[in-house]
Amino acid sequence: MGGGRGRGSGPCGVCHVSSTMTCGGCGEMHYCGRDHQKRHWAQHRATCKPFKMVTHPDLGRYMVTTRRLKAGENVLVDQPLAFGPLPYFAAVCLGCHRLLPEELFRCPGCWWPLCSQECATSKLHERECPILAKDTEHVAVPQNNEETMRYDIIMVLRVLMLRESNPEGWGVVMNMEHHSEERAKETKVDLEINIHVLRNILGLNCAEKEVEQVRGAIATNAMQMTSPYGVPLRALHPRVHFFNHSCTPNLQLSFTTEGEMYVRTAVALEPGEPMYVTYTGTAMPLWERRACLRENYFFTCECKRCEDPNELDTDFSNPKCLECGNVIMKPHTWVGNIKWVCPNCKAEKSEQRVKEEVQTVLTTLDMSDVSDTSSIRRLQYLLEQVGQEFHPQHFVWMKVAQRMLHKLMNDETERGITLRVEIWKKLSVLYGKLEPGMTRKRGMGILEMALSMMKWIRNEYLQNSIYAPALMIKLKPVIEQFQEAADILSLEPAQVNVHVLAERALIRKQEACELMKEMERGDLLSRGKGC
Ligand SMILES: C[S@@+](CC[C@H](N)C(=O)[O-])C[C@H]1O[C@@H](n2cnc3c(N)ncnc32)[C@H](O)[C@@H]1O
Repeated sequence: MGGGRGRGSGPCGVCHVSSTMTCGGCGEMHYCGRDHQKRHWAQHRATCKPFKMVTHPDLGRYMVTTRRLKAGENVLVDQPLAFGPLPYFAAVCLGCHRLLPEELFRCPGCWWPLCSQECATSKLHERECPILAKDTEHVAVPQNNEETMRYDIIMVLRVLMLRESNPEGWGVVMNMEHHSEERAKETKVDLEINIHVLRNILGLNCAEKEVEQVRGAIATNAMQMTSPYGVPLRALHPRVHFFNHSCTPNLQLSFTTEGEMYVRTAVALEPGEPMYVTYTGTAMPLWERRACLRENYFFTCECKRCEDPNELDTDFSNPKCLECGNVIMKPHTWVGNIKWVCPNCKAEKSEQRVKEEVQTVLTTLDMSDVSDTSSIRRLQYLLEQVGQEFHPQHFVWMKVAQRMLHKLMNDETERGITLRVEIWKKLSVLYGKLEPGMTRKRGMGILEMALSMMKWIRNEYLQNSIYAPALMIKLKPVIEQFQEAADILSLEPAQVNVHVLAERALIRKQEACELMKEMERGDLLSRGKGC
């Protein structure tokens, strides 16, 4: 709770006397003194958040901070109103959301595929089962375990059921941005199928407009989460949907497998700063982010990354000029398409052309999976080539580098370890630019970089190929990196898988410290220990 001197004065939350002291949690509520603050806490705690909603004619409603926030501060825990399968997906259990085998168990009540009888009576499926059971001829039920659009209906149904089970939550959904008007201009086949199934087959009492609005609200506001079995799901939350988008988010979201969403700051924020999440992820090139935001969310992003022709010093989506060799072309954007212009010779490249160039490399990448050793060599060649054809932090480079790391995962040869070190060093710098601050991506990048470096140092030490003091100079930053990774990853909620990586980072740090001591002692006898 705590208290502080806020900006200006306001009426005390208890006695309404004009006061300058504010609640340390939100920085908004005023108090005349500690006594009244303590007395008010039981009432205030439910609304005490370090941010508030503001509105803007172009941006709609969005959240800004109400006080200074440190990087890594928890600002919100949001419970889902509803969650369910993605609209187009392979057979997944409606009780526990696990992927189902070819031989499907059918719910005795509604005939939808489930994993077992246990899930037929699970909390999640139990309520929707009698409604789905009205489809007595199984018209809308998935027929086998292949991908199907039939899952589209489930999330819509679960949200419509809030009308009875959670009227307050239903009110929240009805108040969400849905872009129905814009969506109405596009193909309506899926919507029409939804309406037909819900009203005519399941006999649900809902207006066409209501279904349209619910679908629009899901498409505009649902976040992707993962089931306990690793299946991607979409979830609607009552408060987190008010955060607007930036391609360089300043918030980090973490989901539990039950859909509980934890929101924390990635970087320090000043009072009044807008708070952003990312709707697209940060690893898409400019043209893909633009298209995704335009087609699904109906806006053109003007964040600092999109507005910066260098994309925050990465040239992540920029091609090189064929005429001038090494000169990077810069985007000149207008509504619809992007064209790139060479700052030197003014040559131009269309969006279509840039996409084709990129696609050529990505196709080669897809084909490089033939046999392991040869594909590593081919990937290495491709990585070098891409490094010449594109900026070293271009997204194509990132894709090839990630594939290469995947291939090298179990490669313990000297060449494999050295390559991993080189790639992780570059990749973790890139991750730090795409998602700066205390972000999971950056934390994991730092951890991987430190792990590969540690392995390399230990190898060199065991082989006696490099003078120990030189290795000690290299080991010192690795120890710091393990600590930094642990500091970042320990911010993940305990229920989230990556949280355990924080402990692993600390164990590795301990091992690195021991190796350092061993080197200091010049203790040759203990060199056999593995890391
Ligand atoms: C999940 S909602 C966010 C809350 C929304 N602003 C509201 O008023 O309910 C997503 C919608 O917000 C708007 N939006 C989000 N981020 C934006 C941004 N960076 N610039 C412009 N509009 C944005 C778009 O209309 C988008 O479809």
